[in-house]
Amino acid sequence: MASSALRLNLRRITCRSICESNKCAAAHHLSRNFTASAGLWHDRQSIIPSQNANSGQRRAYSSGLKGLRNKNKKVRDEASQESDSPMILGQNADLPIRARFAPSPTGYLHLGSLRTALFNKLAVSASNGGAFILRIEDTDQNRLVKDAEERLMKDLKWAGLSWDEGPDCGGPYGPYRQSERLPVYHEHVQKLLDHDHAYRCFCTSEQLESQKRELHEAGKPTIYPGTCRSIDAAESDRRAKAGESHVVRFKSNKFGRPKLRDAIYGPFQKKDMEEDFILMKTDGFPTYHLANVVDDHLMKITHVIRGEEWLISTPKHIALYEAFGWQAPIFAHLGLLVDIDGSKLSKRNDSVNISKYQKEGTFPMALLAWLANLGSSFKRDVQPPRTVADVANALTFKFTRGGIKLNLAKLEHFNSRYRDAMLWKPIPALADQEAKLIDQHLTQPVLKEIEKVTNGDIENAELTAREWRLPLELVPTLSDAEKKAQYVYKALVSKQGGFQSPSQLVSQHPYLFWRVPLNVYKMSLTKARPEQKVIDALKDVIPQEGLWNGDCTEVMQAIQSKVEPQGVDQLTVHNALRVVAAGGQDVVSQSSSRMLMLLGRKEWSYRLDIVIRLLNDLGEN
Ligand SMILES: Nc1ncnc2c1ncn2[C@@H]1O[C@H](COP(=O)(O)OP(=O)(O)OP(=O)(O)O)[C@@H](O)[C@H]1O
Repeated sequence: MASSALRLNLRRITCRSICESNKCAAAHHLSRNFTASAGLWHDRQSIIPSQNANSGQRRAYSSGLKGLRNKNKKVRDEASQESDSPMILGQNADLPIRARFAPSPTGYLHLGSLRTALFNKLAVSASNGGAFILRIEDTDQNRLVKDAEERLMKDLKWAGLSWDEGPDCGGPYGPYRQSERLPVYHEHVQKLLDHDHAYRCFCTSEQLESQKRELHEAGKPTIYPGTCRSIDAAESDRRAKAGESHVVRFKSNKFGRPKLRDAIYGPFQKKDMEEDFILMKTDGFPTYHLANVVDDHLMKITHVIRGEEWLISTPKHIALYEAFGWQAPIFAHLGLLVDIDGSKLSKRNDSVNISKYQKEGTFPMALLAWLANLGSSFKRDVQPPRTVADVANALTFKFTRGGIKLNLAKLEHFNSRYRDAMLWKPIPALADQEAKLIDQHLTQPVLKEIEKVTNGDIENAELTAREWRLPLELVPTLSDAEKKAQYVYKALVSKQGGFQSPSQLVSQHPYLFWRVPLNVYKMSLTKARPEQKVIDALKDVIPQEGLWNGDCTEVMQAIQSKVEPQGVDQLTVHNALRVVAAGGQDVVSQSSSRMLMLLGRKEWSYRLDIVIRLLNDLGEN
């Protein structure tokens, strides 16, 4: 039932576009029926008449609107009796969805806002065509942060969320920056004034304060009491023309207590009447409520997917849609990401800025998969997603309501799964973009770690204690940067994941990047001697160049075929090889054949010579 509801809504959208191009009368008829069956009644002909409309047209409009309101009320009452099961987004979406991410440039992108952007993108991705729109809501001029818009776009691109329409690339319904749309809002506010759905309020802040105080003292709700609601229209025009400072307020009482059916939260209605909220501020900028509704309608947004903090304001928006005679889009309010203490993640909290994850080398796709999974879930047995479309296919689109706490351990899980999936792929199959990601997020950070340790720039207690900083480093002896990068990439593949971060890889597996210091060998050999039969077998296979090809399975087979008949088991073979290559049996597990392949014949020969010499010394003492 849920998905059929969504299908109906989607059909409604298509019919709307047919109607708007006025292609056929039948389309109008269809539009009315589908709309009626899917949600609120909406009559396409009840568009607010222009200012030049004659009185007959105005009367027809007013009575049409009244009828529409009555019908809507009936449908809403019915809706509230339906079960509370939320509609499902993103499934059976056989028609285009137009969804928007609408941040305010009052700070940088954070995990919460990125997640909301992602769900908009996913809803579009899971639908057939459609568009993901970026709209900058910069109407709060006092809180603007200078480089926020630029950073928002950069961060969204870094995360892999590209948009089809936006302030930088334009689109059919631009401009996409609200500060550039002021004439549009003024025109729409004028329409509301003309139709007595709004009025100018000339109350000063001092008056508002004292009104509030009086209401409070009288034990009444402290909402705006509607002081200016009854100012005569001509008088209001005169005062505005004379330059008297004012705001424009909405006549909320004309629209009762609007109900809505949210795609995630189900039926919703506020207990109290809305106050006459502000549409236009004294500085001539619109409030969020007005700008949002006007833009969503004009930009043909089909699904408004945003944070749950806006659910409480949505009845205001429904009333505005009604006042304009417009069909409301589908609303889906997402549970908010919250901090450990339950407070909403917001721009003011630096620790959740996207730049933190960029710096830490988190893979964007892993971050997206993690965010999508917070408060929703993936279908069973899905592969680590490699694209936004993969995330959309993997997601159930069933959402938890309420605040969602960050689970950072899970991010590490997604990051390592994604990284491992990329490393398991053979090099030729790596798409360009992934190869770049590996280079940027793994190879280069590992090289940087190596450099820091080599230069003594970081105090790495473990490496220093084990004296891994000898002059015989393996990687720095490789001549050029490209060779170094290739070697590190091979080291990463040889580990096939199995590490949490570049610095952890370097500190826990130093033998991949440096030759083993003598004292490390000595300590290990004194504790436990490697099996001599394995050392002899290794000595035999080193000159056989032909075996050291490909994945070195032939080297392993040759060693095993020599020692197994002498009763040496596989574990003993591996332990002995680990001592030679890594300086100890206790190195964090590492496959011997991968170490053979990575270090190569010459390096094994070098390390084996040292071990044999030290073993001889030990034997003599
Ligand atoms: N913690 C959060 N979890 C989920 N969505 C969020 C969160 N914070 C913001 N959003 C959503 O992200 C979108 C853009 O929000 P916006 O740019 O206004 O950021 P903000 O963090 O809410 O700002 P503020 O600094 O005012 O708290 C909105 O749809 C908003 O609902």
